[in-house]
Amino acid sequence: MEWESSSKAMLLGAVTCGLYLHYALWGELLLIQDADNHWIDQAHLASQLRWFYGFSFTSLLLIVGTYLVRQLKGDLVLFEYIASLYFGLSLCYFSYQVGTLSLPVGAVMVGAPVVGFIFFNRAAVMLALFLSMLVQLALSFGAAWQWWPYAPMFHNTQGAMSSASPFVVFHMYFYTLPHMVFLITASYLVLRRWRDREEKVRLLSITDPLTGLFNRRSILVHLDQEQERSRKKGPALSLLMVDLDNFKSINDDRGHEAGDFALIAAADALQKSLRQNDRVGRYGGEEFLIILPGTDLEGAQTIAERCRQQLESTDVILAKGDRIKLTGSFGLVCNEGDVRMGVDEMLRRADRAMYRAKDGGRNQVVVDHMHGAA
Ligand SMILES: Nc1nc2c(ncn2[C@@H]2O[C@H](COP(=O)(O)OP(=O)(O)OP(=O)(O)O)[C@@H](O)[C@H]2O)c(=O)[nH]1
Repeated sequence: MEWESSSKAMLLGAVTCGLYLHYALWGELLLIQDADNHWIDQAHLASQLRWFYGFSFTSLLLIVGTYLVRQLKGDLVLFEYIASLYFGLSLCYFSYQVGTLSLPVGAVMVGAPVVGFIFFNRAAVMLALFLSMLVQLALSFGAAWQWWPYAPMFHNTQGAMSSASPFVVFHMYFYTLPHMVFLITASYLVLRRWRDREEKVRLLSITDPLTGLFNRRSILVHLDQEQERSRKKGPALSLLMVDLDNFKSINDDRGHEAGDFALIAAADALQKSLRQNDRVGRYGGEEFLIILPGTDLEGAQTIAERCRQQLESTDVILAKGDRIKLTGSFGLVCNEGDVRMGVDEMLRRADRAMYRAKDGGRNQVVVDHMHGAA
């Protein structure tokens, strides 16, 4: 996440504050509504409420302090250390109150480090986790050896835990709820962002940035795949190599920007003339490669002619109404019937046919002579 350390620390401070307010509200309600509750130690709960409010208040101080120090010293990774340690250690207090081996403690011990490692400085999370675990172990074993009570918030803890009383079950889920909401929401948002980003990176890696067509690498990958499919008497496969005519003069006369504009227009024109399963990519500067899967020579000639005409009829209109006329030379090769070439051979022949189109006066489609046509 690209947030500043201070912003992350303030977010964690707000989460800790919200948690302790949630617990304080729970305590207040219990004290008001259920004066004779035999599961909870009412006097103990009343005495602990000030701690719940105290932790909420300290969390607010942490937020304000982080904000003020940021104004003076700028962003510091130290903020993340302080916020993570505060979060981990302050929750140890609550875990002691409700039982270190309870459901909410388990949820925090597993969920918080996972989300923490995604959002926060890893060393800060590691340190907070390590120290909190030590405290948790000490609290658990201390209670086991009866140095201090286990879950002092509850009366008759043994009975409550062993019979899973509705009171305890309800309250364990009540404590766990805010953690689950936060941890699951945070994981969901982060994972969704990762997936979006991954998709963007994937698209960038296969797309030519200027024209938005497949780039050279990805159009060649498609060609490999289609050639593999068409091998061994599979469906026919046609390949078109297109080179824009006299492109250098566009750059020389109107400038490189106009040239770029013309390339985009040419890419659009070619794409417009193709079918859904056809693929067009930018092979080089002003050179394009068109893959026509499942297309025999006759069909490919029709499509090539359509592309040529579409290109010819494309007017690139520049600022001030200046116009550029586009044409292209097309080399066509087809794998069909007994003719089954490898990718390199197809590319070589398409390129040669394209040069013959140039030599023949440009703005035309030439079929590789293996097919007996010129
Ligand atoms: N504006 C712009 N020009 C490019 C780009 N890539 C290649 N070019 C230009 O395309 C031109 C290609 O010129 P040549 O290979 O000499 O061919 P041509 O002028 O098209 O002539 P023929 O191919 O023989 O019809 C060069 O001037 C390159 O600089 C690009 O991304 N943007």
